[in-house]
This record gives sequence, C-alpha cells and structure tokens, in this order.
Amino acid sequence: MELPRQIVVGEKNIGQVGEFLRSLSNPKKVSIISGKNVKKIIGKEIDESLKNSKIMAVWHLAKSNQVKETATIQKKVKSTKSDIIIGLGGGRSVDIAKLCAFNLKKPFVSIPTSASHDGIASPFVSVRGDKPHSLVATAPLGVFVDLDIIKKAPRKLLASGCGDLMAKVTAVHDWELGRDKVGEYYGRYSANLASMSAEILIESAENFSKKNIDVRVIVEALISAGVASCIAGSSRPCSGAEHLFSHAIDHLEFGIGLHGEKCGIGSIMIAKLQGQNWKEIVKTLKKSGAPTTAKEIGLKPKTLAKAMVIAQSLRPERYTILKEVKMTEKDALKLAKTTGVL
Ligand SMILES: NC(=O)C1=CN([C@@H]2O[C@H](COP(=O)(O)OP(=O)(O)OC[C@H]3O[C@@H](n4cnc5c(N)ncnc54)[C@H](OP(=O)(O)O)[C@@H]3O)[C@@H](O)[C@H]2O)C=CC1
Ligand SMILES: O=C(CO)COP(=O)(O)O
Ligand SMILES: [Zn+2]
Repeated sequence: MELPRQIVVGEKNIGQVGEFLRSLSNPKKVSIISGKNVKKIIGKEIDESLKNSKIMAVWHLAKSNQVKETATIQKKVKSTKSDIIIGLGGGRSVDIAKLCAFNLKKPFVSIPTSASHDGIASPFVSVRGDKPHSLVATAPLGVFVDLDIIKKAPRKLLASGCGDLMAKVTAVHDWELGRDKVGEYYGRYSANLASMSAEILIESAENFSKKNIDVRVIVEALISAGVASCIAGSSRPCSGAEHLFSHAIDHLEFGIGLHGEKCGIGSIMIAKLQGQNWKEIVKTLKKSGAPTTAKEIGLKPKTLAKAMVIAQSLRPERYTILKEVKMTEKDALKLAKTTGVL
C-alpha cells in the first residue's frame, strides 16, 4: 500500500510551494503539468517560489487527457529529465501528471487548484478509452493545497467535489453488496473512511449558505476519500453504480457536466434503488450548490435513460445494485422522475 508522505492544507501558502518541494525530496528540476487557465492565475507566484528555492521549473500545458495528448506530454516531460512531476490544476492535469510520473518512474506531487474530485490524493487515473476505467498509478509523494486558490476557483468546481463525495454513500453500499452477494474482498477500514467523507459533508452542509461553505472540510474529505482508495488498493470505496452512470454518460456523449456533478446526480437515483435515504443526498447537494437535476447539466432524458441501462456493462466485474434490477429505459426515466432528477 502506498500513501502520500506529506499533505499540506494551508491558506494563502502558495508562496511556500518551493520550500515544500525542497523538504519533500530536494529537487533541482521539476515538470509542472497544468492547464492554461490555471497557469494564468497562479503561474507567476509558483515560478517565483520555485526560483527562491533554486528549483528550475518546466511547464507543460495540457488541453485534454486523451491518450494521444498524454503520450505527447509524457515524451516532453521525459526529455526534461525532471526530478519530480507535478500535477497543478483540476482532475485532468492531476491525472495526466500522475500517469506520466508512474510511466517515467518519477515521484508525483499533487497541487490541486480545485476541490472538484477525489483523485487529489488517490493513486488512480481515470482513463478515457472504449470503456472508461481507472488505472492504478502512483499515490502522490506529496499533496499541497492552498485553500485561498480553491475558494477563488469557480464555485461549480467545489460543488462538483461535493457530488463526488456524495457518491461514497452509494459506492460503499455497492461494495457491501459485492461482499454479501459474490464474496468480494471488502475492506472495513477503507469503506468506513470513504463513508465518513460523505457523512462529514452531510453534517457540515446543514450550516452551508451561498456565502458560507466550509472549503477546508470539503478538501479534507476529498483527500480522505483518496486515501481510502490507497488503502483498498482500488477505487471500490469511492466508485459504484453512480460512477458507472457518469462514465456511461461520457461514453455516450462526452462533455456533459463535470465528473462530480454527474456522480452526485447518479448517487440520488442509485440511492433510491438501494433503498437508502436519497432525499438526504438531494438536500446536501442543494446546500452545497451542486446540481440535482439533469437539466442543470444539460443532460437529455434520452441520454440519461440510455446511460442508466448500459452503466453496469461498462464494468461487469464490479458488483453493484444495477446487477439486481433489470433496468430498461422506461424504468430509468421513472426512477429519474420519482427522485426529481427529471
Ligand atoms: N484519478 C481519479 O481518481 C479521478 C479523476 N478524475 C478526472 O478528472 C477530470 C475532471 O476533473 P475536473 O476538475 O472536474 O475538471 P478539469 O480538470 O477539466 O477542470 C475544469 C476546468 O477548471 C479549471 N480550473 C481548475 N482550477 C481552477 C482555478 N483555481 N481557477 C479557475 N479555473 C480552474 C481548469 O482550467 P485549466 O484548463 O487551466 O486546467 C479547467 O478548465 C476528468 O478527466 C476525470 O476523469 C475525476 C475524478 C477522480
Ligand atoms: O472517480 C473516481 C473515484 O471518485 C474513480 O473512479 P473510477 O474507478 O470509476 O474511474
Ligand atoms: Zn469520482
């Protein structure tokens, strides 16, 4: 089992990123994989901090995490002979850096600029191929968070992270089904850790308002969920049928909604199928500013229904509640209507 060695969650601390890297493994040269928006916002501060710590930085800007583009970036990163590979940004940049670091056998450092997903501290990379799935890569050696950057990021990204957290309610339930119905390995500790990340959000969201959202709680819960995956050795505690629903939407029509938005909406419907308290999920998502309807993310009823029908086939080996129901498009539409998703 591989776990992050050092996790720093601070406020207005981006200027200390150079010191953080020095204390971690004293690199001379680092490759930073990021996106153009993120570089524009914090590129200067990072360059300055690294310069002060006498670390040379090479930037690589990624537009997509498609296999071809990732391979091109990896080639460029390799040629720099960097000591550390940093993923700076949302899930896309963090994933690309994680994969490059793994393939090039270099340490990986995660510097999320949005709390939009739980890949921040996990060893997994979501891969876009014929059938979406996650690859085991490397857990980050270090995770460095500046909450001030995350607070200033578009609110939609934070809300997406809340959707990815609500997914743990249904993912852990599916894991229990796998244990009970097909004798699958079930790690109680990692399951409880993942459940706790969702429970903490459910409790905290009671006090959320538009102007007052506890960003630290959300970031810490996402990190804990990633650590739960490290301990489990798979994304099982964090990804169940609600993730399959999200992957199925991407499979049918790429570009709809953010990852966590789709997972959050999926968890409402999957919780209803599981006989869990789906209304509590809706309440928490609403309090967090996350979408609870298909319309809010531009998801058409037809795509929703098809996604629910094909979801389980995308990962047949992972037992979920969808194995226990014979889902038709008509059933899916009914489910979406009874839960207010449509
Ligand atoms: N490995 C894992 O376990 C997981 C991986 N994922 C993967 O992560 C990806 C989704 O991540 P997500 O974060 O939702 O989306 P993206 O990484 O695509 O980020 C969405 C947008 O937000 C921008 N952004 C990020 N931070 C800031 C900021 N502080 N201020 C302004 N803009 C900002 C990005 O800018 P820019 O263009 O500059 O990058 C980008 O345009 C998917 O590819 C998914 O497969 C999701 C969940 C788990
Ligand atoms: O998004 C994830 C966990 O939140 C990763 O899950 P997958 O293994 O389904 O890609
Ligand atoms: Zn997820």
